[in-house]
Amino acid sequence: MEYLIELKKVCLQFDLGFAIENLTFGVKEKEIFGFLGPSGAGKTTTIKLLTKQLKRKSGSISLLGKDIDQVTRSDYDQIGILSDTSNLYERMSIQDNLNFFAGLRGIGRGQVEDILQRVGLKEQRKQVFKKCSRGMKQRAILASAVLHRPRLLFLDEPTSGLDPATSQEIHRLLLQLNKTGTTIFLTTHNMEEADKLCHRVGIINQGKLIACGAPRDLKLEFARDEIRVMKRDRQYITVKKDEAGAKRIAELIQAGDCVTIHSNEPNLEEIFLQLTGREF
Ligand SMILES: Nc1ncnc2c1ncn2[C@@H]1O[C@H](COP(=O)(O)OP(=O)(O)OP(=O)(O)O)[C@@H](O)[C@H]1O
Repeated sequence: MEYLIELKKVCLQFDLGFAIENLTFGVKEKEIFGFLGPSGAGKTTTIKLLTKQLKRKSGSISLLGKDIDQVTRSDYDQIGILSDTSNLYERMSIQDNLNFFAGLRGIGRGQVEDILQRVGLKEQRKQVFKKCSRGMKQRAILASAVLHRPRLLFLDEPTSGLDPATSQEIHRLLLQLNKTGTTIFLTTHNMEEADKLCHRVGIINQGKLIACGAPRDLKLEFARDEIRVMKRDRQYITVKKDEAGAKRIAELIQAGDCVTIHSNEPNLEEIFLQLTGREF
């Protein structure tokens, strides 16, 4: 199967006017796919379409190689979802919460032990969820989402509001999960996160996909026709990638006045701004 998720010309319209228009893209098995866009672009709506919390008006969606309308409850056992609302019980400990969800899914206690170890909560497993720090809560929620070792994991803003160290910890866990075969679809505002984690990204704005590809390919596609040179006095000059630019660089090298040379590629945030003129 080439795609684990595939959308073709998917449309949806809310009463108040927002619309998803002709959304077409695919997510390959074992990749980390980042779905990026500003607030209100349609990221959560897309996750809801993919997890059957909303129904499209037209177009087709396939999930795990099946038309989404044919996907059954047992197919959903292959899927994990981490959203902005946690389903963990505030007054129960992390371990009791995980044991409870393991029981519902018929998963053995051994797997709970394993996941507590993997998310780094073994020592704190007896802590009541309500009293956990934000980072601990997020790790516990992630643990509950992957307890059943899903083949496909949906994450809506997995590091939103977390400090850099905890975000890095979550990134490490996601990379580890992906390494062991989990396909990950995540939404984020954070371009650096996407660049670091994702094999490919899709950028959505006002309900429309405006770019899709590997971060490196997008950067090359939107690369400026420029080279940046640092001179001995630590000042930068920018030259075009043309004959005149090459001549200028050669002169600087000959004069011993060229310290560094870099092609001037945009980062993902700059690409987004170039495409839409909007801030994240
Ligand atoms: N059930 C609904 N009924 C009507 N409008 C909705 C509904 N759900 C979402 N919207 C609107 O659809 C648009 C897209 O919302 P969505 O939550 O998908 O954005 P998002 O990209 O996830 O934003 P954020 O990054 O802020 O979470 C917004 O304008 C939102 O107000």
